Amino acid sequence: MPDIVKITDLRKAYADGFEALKGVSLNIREGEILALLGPNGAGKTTLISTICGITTGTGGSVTVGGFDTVNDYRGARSMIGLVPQEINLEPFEKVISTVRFSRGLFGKPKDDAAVEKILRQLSLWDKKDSQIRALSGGMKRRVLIAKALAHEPRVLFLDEPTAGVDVELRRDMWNIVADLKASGVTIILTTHYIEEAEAIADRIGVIAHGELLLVEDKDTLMSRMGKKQLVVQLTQPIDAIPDSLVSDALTLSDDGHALIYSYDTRAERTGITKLLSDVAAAGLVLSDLETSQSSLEDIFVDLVKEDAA
Ligand SMILES: Nc1ncnc2c1ncn2[C@@H]1O[C@H](COP(=O)(O)OP(=O)(O)OP(=O)(O)O)[C@@H](O)[C@H]1O
Repeated sequence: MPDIVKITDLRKAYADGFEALKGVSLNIREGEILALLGPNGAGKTTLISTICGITTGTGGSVTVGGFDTVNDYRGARSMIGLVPQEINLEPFEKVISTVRFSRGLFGKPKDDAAVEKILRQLSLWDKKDSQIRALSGGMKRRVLIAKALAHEPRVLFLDEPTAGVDVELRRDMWNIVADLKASGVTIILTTHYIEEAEAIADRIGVIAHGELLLVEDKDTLMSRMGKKQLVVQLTQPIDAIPDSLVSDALTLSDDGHALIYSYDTRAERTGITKLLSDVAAAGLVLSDLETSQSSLEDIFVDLVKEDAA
C-alpha cells in the first residue's frame, strides 16, 4: 500500500522552549491501523495535533494525501478526520444536525445519503433525532466519530479513544475501528493501553520523550522481541552459575535460587533438554520449573526504560 501520511523530521518546541517532538519521521500506509503507544507526556497528542494542523511544527514537514499540512492546509485538512480526547458536543443539538454541520464546516455540499451511511455505520441511525444530552457516554463517543467522518476523510485520528471507558465500550470501539478499516479508512490512534494496541493495530509506534523509538508490524515486534523464559528453581541456592553451564542465555536470580533461561519459541531447538541434562550433570537439584512469555507490555516497558537510561 502507498503511504498516505509522510512525516519528515518533525519538530515541535513550545513557546516556553520545551521540545515536545524531537525530529519524528514516520510514513503511514493507506488502509492500516497504526497505534501510537507512549507514556504520559510522550508527545502523542502534540504529534497528532501537528499533523492535523491544530498546532504548527517548528521544523520538518508533514504531507497528507500529498498535501503539505502548512502550505496546502485546506487540502491536507480535507483528508483528515480527528476524534478528540474530550467530548465536546452541543447538548441540545440533534445527532443528525451535528453531523451535517460538521460536513458543512469543511465546505462539502449537503449529502443526506452520505450522512445516513455514516450514522448507520456507527449504529446511530435510530438516534438521529435524539438530542446529544439524551445519549449514553458510549453513544456520544460514536457521535464524535460520526462528526469526524462527516466530510468523508481518508485518514482518521483517534486520540485516546477508550480512555476512561468500561471494558464493554472499549470492545465496542475496537469493533468500530475494525469496521472503519474495512471500509478503507486509514486509522491512527494513540493509546496508553498496551492491550488495545495488541488487539487492533497492524503496526505499532512507540513514542517517548518526543522521539519515535520504533515503528514495526505488531506481529514482527511480538516475535522479534517476545522471548520466552524457563525458570529452573533449585533446592539449594548457588553463588554463581557453574562453568559448565555458563552461556548468554542463562542468568542467576538475585537470591541464587533460580536459573533463568531465555529462548526463542520459534527456534527448532530450544536447548531445553540439553540445559536440563547439564543442570543435572553439574550436580544441581531442581525443585520446580515454570515458563513465562514476555508480552507487548514487557517489550514496551523495556524500550521506554532503555530510552530513559
Ligand atoms: N502548550 C504547551 N506548552 C508547553 N508544553 C506543552 C504544551 N502542550 C504540551 N506540552 C508538553 O509537551 C509534552 C508532550 O505532551 P503531549 O500532550 O503531546 O503528550 P502525550 O503523549 O499526548 O501525553 P498524554 O498521554 O498524557 O496525553 C509534555 O511534557 C507536555 O507537558
